[in-house]
Amino acid sequence: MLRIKNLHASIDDKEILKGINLEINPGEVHAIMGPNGSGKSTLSSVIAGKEEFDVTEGEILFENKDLSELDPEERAHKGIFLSFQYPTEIPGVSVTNFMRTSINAHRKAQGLEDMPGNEMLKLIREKSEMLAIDRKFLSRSLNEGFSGGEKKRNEIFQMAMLNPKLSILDETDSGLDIDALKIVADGVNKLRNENNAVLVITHYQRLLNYIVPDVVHVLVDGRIVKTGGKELAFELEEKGYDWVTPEKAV
Ligand SMILES: Nc1ncnc2c1ncn2[C@@H]1O[C@H](COP(=O)(O)OP(=O)(O)OP(=O)(O)O)[C@@H](O)[C@H]1O
Repeated sequence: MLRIKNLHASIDDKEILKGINLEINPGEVHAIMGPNGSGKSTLSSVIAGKEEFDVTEGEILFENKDLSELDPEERAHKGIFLSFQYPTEIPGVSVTNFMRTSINAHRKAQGLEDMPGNEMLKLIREKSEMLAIDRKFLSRSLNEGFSGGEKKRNEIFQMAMLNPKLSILDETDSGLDIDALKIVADGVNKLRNENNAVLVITHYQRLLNYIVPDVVHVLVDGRIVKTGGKELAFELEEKGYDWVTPEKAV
């Protein structure tokens, strides 16, 4: 589904990603862990197509198509979902209305008419029940005064409604308590299936107690220095990152 080959990316002429290779297949959950500043969020931004980063070498293929010419919106329409570490507040726009607009924008990009109101309501009801989201929450203004846990609930609700092929969840530095981590994890576990894939970016091994990844990658200084199974996350929790850092592991 996603194939990244020798990806190099820079911001203001500073190279952040220094040759990333990564392959994610349908049905898989991958986790990326790594110390502060290693490039985790940069990688998710570059996959999503954020324009502040320059891809200087390599390529990103999604379903065998090169993404380089596509802007973030076009990538979203192709089925790439990126959660936001710091989501924007939109006063006056409810969670439901925001979802309605997003879904219809995706449909329009595919040449489809707006989703009929009754179908939309049915979808909202189905997904909110699945994720135990109450009606009051759906009528609140998007992200306005949301707690960390509510932001996560909203993020997972968006993922459920949009049904992306690839979800990139950036949980770096989000200061989540255990309940918020569980919201993310329960949602991901309910939504994962053999046709979609998830890339979770995190510092915390404990998130991976709830979302069990198939593959764990360690990113250090813009490179994937180690890849393994879920046990690698436990090893990192126990030993830190020095032992996988080439110049420190002596
Ligand atoms: N907009 C930007 N302008 C300048 N430098 C940036 C920008 N975004 C990221 N960087 C730099 O890129 C490097 C990697 O940052 P990135 O946020 O990708 O790391 P991270 O692994 O996600 O870190 P953390 O775990 O602390 O969130 C850092 O040195 C950071 O300062």
